[in-house]
Amino acid sequence: MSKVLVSDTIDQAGIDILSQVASVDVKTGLKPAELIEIIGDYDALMIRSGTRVTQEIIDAGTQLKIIGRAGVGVDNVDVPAATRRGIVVVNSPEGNTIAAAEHALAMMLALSRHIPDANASVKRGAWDRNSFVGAEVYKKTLGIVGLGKIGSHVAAVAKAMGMKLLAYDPFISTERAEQIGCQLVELDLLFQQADYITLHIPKTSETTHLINSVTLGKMKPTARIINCARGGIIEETALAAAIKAGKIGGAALDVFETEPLGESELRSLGKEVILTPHLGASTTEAQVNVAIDVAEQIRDVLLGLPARSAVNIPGLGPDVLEELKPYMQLAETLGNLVGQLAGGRVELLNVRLQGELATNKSQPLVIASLKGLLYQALRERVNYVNANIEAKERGIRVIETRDASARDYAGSLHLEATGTLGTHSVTGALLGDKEIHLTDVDGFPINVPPSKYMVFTLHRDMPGIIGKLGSLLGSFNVNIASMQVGRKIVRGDAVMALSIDDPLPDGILDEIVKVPGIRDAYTVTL
Ligand SMILES: NC(=O)c1ccc[n+]([C@@H]2O[C@H](COP(=O)([O-])OP(=O)(O)OC[C@H]3O[C@@H](n4cnc5c(N)ncnc54)[C@H](O)[C@@H]3O)[C@@H](O)[C@H]2O)c1
Ligand SMILES: O=C(O)[C@H](O)COP(=O)(O)O
Repeated sequence: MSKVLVSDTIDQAGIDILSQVASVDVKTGLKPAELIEIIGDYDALMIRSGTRVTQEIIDAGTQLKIIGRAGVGVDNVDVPAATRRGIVVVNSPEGNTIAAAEHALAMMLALSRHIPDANASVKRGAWDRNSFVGAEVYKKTLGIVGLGKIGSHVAAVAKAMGMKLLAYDPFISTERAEQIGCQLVELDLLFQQADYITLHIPKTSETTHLINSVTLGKMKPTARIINCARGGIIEETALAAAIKAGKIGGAALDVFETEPLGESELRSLGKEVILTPHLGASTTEAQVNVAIDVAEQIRDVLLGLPARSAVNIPGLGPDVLEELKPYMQLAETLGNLVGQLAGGRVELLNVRLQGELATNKSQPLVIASLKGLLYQALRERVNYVNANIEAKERGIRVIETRDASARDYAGSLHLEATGTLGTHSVTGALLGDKEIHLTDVDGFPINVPPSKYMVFTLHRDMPGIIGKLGSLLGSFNVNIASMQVGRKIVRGDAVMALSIDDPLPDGILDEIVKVPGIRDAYTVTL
């Protein structure tokens, strides 16, 4: 039975799902060295933002197949290191969107009306109504940096509260921004005009310290900043200095450069600063959502199925996956087959997506083809995650072409592999009840479902050759399950595809090519 380690607090709903397929250990608060010591026993690791999954931990996780982040941000996971090791990293892109957006809005209102400090003063026994006069958000300008899932929900609610909305997001179109009621502007203009600035961007090399002494200097002296996105987007010492000097009005922060927040000047500031301990996703609803979302993906991957929200498998989103699922196995099978026919070291794989597969959405089929191609060399070590990297490291060039006009089948896939021993090609499609069929081998039309053990011959189409091959295999006790010949012209060249019940014993291929008329023979195991 598979083993899953849960190293941060997650909702029981997730544990219940994992328990259907694995034995689950919940061990929170582990030190890095403790995690390194035990991770080698586990097939999957489930985390939130509390566990830092470093390269060292990934290297120690020799059995790891998947790291599941019950939340959005995977900046606490060394994703490139996981990718190199073929470990799938999944997250829950939407499970806590509403929770995080509502936290940002709550922070904005709490900051405007001094709610935390007013609350604390009443609880201390005071009744001070003069120190906590606030500001309304109605008709004020909110600058939203990052108009993705959370930023968009913040915009919708803020608009309903009567705020004017400016947004900066270089990856969003003006039309999309306008649909959400935002005016898309340059960052400097947003900084200059906003009364409130809320950050909803990932932490990247470009966004690190986006809010610094220079950008803070561009803001209104009354501006208030809310960061419920990621620590490190704001340079905290510069922020504290700007608030102290009255250069900006205040800040509400849920995330910090170092978490848990240690010694910090921010702690000593008054009602103009609100700090929460990374609570953006901490609602009952969001925790159930993310736990279920990620646990289901871990369960699926442990059962050998693809994950719907893998961050390190390009193009494999849930909708795309659903559509392509039946073709993924076709692509893998064809990749595996053409790699074995080509033999030797493959240098070039040409993948032609045909018919209804000739769209950009089908890109994962190229990865699946590569996975199949590399299977003979890497076995279980190759997967959708590392197939591209492994191919690059082996100097395999991949050419991807599309031919929407190929209409023999609704969608078909043609692979051609060129290697040190020559070039071979195979085509396949899904027929009937989505059954995989080989429809062409080396340019010869056939129609056979692939089987585990197969023999292919290239021969002259002439009387008696099938009988001779049958007798030869019979004399070695090889049982033929099915046989089909593909030819372009009568008595020209032809291809024979035989399904056999067991692997072809060693040395028989040499005997097969001695049969007069047979030029080449190949055996494959799929
Ligand atoms: N505090 C919490 O507990 C909590 C909870 C959930 C999410 N988050 C964080 O909130 C952030 C936003 O999450 P989301 O789900 O909305 O992500 P998202 O991917 O839907 O949106 C992010 C947006 O940022 C934009 N963007 C990227 N780089 C940018 C740049 N340099 N300048 C401006 N815009 C840029 C993208 O185009 C995208 O539209 C993430 O950092 C996430 O980790 C925090
Ligand atoms: O990226 C996220 O999903 C949030 O930062 C939530 O983090 P958490 O799961 O540790 O609350």
